[in-house]
Amino acid sequence: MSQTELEDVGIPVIDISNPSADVAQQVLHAASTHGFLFIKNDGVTIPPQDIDDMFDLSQQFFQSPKEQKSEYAIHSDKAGGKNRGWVTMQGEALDPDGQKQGDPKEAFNIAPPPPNGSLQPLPTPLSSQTPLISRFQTSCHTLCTRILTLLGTALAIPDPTYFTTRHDQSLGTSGSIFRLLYYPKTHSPSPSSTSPQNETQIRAGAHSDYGSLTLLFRLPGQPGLELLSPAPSTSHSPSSSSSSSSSPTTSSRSWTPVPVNSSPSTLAHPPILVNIGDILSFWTCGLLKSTLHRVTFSGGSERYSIAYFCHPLDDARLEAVPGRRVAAYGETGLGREEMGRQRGNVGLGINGEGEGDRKRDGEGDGEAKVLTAGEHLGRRLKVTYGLDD
Ligand SMILES: O=C(O)CCC(=O)C(=O)O
Ligand SMILES: [Fe+2]
Repeated sequence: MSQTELEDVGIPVIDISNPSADVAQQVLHAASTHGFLFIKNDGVTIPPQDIDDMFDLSQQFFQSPKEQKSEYAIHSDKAGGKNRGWVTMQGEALDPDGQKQGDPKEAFNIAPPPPNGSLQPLPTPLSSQTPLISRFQTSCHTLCTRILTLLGTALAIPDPTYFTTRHDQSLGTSGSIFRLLYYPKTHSPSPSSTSPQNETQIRAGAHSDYGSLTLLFRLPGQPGLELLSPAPSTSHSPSSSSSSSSSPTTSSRSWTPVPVNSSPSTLAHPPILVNIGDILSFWTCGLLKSTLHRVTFSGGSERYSIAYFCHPLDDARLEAVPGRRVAAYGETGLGREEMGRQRGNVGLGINGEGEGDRKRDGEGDGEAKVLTAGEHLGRRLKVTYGLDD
């Protein structure tokens, strides 16, 4: 099937301005089927003007001289330490098993503003816009907190603050990260390209996100995001081997584009795309889906996106959340398989894949042990960036 023939998967756009029990169930349904949902932009929580301004700022930053950006290289002291700063082209591989080279993209990672503190050191022009950047991050976190509350309600977790206290940034440090992404126009998938014609050109390798929730902002006219549609019945599709997660082998799973604005005629502003990350999948024994996704060339012109990766506090334990919904799911065949993998510290909810996840998680043959969110993130970053111990 060619790119243009692919239908979109019908990810729902949910209006959460009235957070009723029904809305909570809608969010849970999308999170436990697609692992992706759109939230209608209410125009207030994350003002569309701020989104436009962030994209303008991001463009200015990525067009600035390479020497200026590289002074704030990822993990460097100047950039404020681990997982902060500028990622150069091919500096990160989201699918190390499936890609020969790193992703052809640049990124800049910014940690949350510390309570009563200032942002990490930033290069120009980012340094001149710290109020916008801080406000944007805080707004993203507010939206994540609302979605987490709805999920907690729908999952019937006895403590209604179970998720939100574990994401309360005033109580400790977390791996949450705000990320500007730039995919330059490098080469297009033309017949003259060195790659075989039928090989999909990848801008961000197939991966699931590491945290609890991701908010993603994209621009109209810049497609490329695709998700791997879930397996219908068994959790062991397409493969439980260590082969690349980027090549689905069964007709039941296919790469499907995720539109930027699924209803342009009725929605003035693109809705905000939300996807479930590994940690929420882990916490719910796989009931919530941390769906594999990737970015392909789709035309090859330059592309910008902005992501807010929401993570729990570093010391949050990744064990099944209390409540009848998750307990009931844990009793099903799929839930038991997922729990079995988790007890072996294997896959973190990457829709049924086994060995590959273990590699991505930076863990060989782990012992039964409850990981914390901080430990889990450390393992994933090690693999993604090819870091030493
Ligand atoms: O750029 C995009 O649209 C998605 C990027 C992504 O999935 C990620 O960075 O985790
Ligand atoms: Fe992602």
